[in-house]
Amino acid sequence: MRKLIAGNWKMNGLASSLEEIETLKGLTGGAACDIVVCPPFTLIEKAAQQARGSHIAIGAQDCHTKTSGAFTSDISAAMLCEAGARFVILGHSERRAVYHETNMIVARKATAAQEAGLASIICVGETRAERDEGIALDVVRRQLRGSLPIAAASANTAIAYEPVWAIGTGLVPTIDQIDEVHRSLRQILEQELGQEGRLVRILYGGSVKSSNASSIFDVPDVNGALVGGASLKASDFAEIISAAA
Ligand SMILES: O=C[C@H](O)COP(=O)(O)O
Repeated sequence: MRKLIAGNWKMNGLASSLEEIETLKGLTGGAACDIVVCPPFTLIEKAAQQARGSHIAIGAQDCHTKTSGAFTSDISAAMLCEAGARFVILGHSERRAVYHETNMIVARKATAAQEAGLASIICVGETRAERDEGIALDVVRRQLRGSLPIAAASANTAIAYEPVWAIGTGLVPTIDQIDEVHRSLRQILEQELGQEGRLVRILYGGSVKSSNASSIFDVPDVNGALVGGASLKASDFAEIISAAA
């Protein structure tokens, strides 16, 4: 399966950061994997113009469940699409925790994204306390089941397993732990989507760096990565991409 490597810039980046996309284009031409950069909303249109005609796609970090309406400050999937986005990250733990996004809201956002023509990267992941309690698999399985859009398919949906305790901490689960969770998520995808569930890409996210990327990508059901901090600098991100390719 062709790997998907997505960079989540989170709330980082001004217009000057677009140089990183230019550099990334040069460093990753011909890479045998799909590459997505998700800058903040304010940079999507410019980033999409810059990436036009290249192998890099642009994504967003969230969208609303509705197409339009009185939702001050929110942005719809159709708006993102018009601005040039092709992907959207949904249900990131930083949003689930702070904005109380439930699985149902994530599923509705993913359905809205799908209707607008965007592919979703749906995040799931347990907290440290949930892992210590021995319920990590139950948590991520429940999140996945509840967060899938109507008519989920490999063309419009990818999943990112991001243990909350591994995000931005430098801590990474063991290879066996990643393997166990990804196999379990694959099972759920097959139960929910049948044959199509085998083709949905499952990314790993949480402190991915060039030094650990290869061993993570060697896990059979790891089909890519969702990278935060290490995606901000083109040279660091390109090393991760080259480990995947
Ligand atoms: O969306 C990306 C993840 O939250 C991972 O962030 P990180 O690579 O900085 O740990």
